[in-house]
Amino acid sequence: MDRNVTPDAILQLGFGFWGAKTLLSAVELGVFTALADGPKPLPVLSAEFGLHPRSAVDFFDALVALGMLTRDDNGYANTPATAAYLDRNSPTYVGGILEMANARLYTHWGNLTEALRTGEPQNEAKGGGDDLFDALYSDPDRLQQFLRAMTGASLGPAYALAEAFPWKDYSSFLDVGCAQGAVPVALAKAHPHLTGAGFDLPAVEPIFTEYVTEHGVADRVTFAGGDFFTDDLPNADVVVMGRILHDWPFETKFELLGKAYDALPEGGALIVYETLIDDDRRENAFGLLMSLNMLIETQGGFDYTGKDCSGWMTLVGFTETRVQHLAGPVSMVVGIK
Ligand SMILES: C[S@@+](CC[C@H](N)C(=O)[O-])C[C@H]1O[C@@H](n2cnc3c(N)ncnc32)[C@H](O)[C@@H]1O
Repeated sequence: MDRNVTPDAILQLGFGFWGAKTLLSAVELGVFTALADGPKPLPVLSAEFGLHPRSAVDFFDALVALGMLTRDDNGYANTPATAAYLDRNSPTYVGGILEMANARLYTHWGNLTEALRTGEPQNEAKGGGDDLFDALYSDPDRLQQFLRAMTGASLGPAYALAEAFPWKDYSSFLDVGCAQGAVPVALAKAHPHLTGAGFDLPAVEPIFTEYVTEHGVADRVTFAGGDFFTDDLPNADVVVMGRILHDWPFETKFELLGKAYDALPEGGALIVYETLIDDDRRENAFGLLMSLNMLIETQGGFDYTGKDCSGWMTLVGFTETRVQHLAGPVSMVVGIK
């Protein structure tokens, strides 16, 4: 046997859930928020979170070994990344998506094999025939958690999008399925000449308005409540659809692209951002796993490649399309009408 061929990578991947759950529990407990003002020793942290003496030292040391905390004579401390992104009071907090992963997805993914066999969602909608949003939005706490989760996942792409597109050539935008408003806020903050709106189901309005107001851009960013299946989209120079199309089957994706096209003037742009799968479908593992997440979460949703999306845009009538990386595993497809 070739000694250079080891099972290490296999075992590391197979036990990846140990590390993932350790991080998710740390976010749930608020470990990184508790360390925002500086290091704390083990007894202080253990008491603060009510941890059993059997668990505490292994838990915090595991977080050190996983690169999520540091440890020295003063105790445990955040790394620069966990300080910026996992302290709940940081404006760049991305933990909302991990809170949702912990509270919902971690359990739902336990039924992946069933989803692979049946093609049926394994979340709150399991067996009920509801779509994801009916299931989520029937409970106000879940709604709040989901919308905050979207902000966690969208902040990086939102700020990248504010830089990666020639916004100076346009004056208005519409973010379709805007959730809490991460993209509208990032665009309005970076480009004072822009006005825009977030379009989403009416139940989202109070959470959107609070977020936009908190960020000081409520004078230029409004909320348009509606249902993108029954209502036309308001007109704008640029329409953004971030992680919308992957929620739906092919026919619905196509219908939504058509609605975006209709909302634009000649020369207007549609920006679709998503964890786009690479065209060869062998590299962007996160994009492919996101598509499996759509299997768990939706009735018929799936992720797709930049080439797929460009092709659909062309069929709908867009004359020019391009694919561009935004942040992490997220890229955008731009179509010009
Ligand atoms: C996966 S989230 C994406 C949120 C955000 N664009 C992002 O990238 O983080 C999908 C969004 O679509 C909205 N949505 C779902 N069904 C809708 C409908 N029928 N009409 C309008 N918005 C809808 C949801 O409320 C949610 O905010």
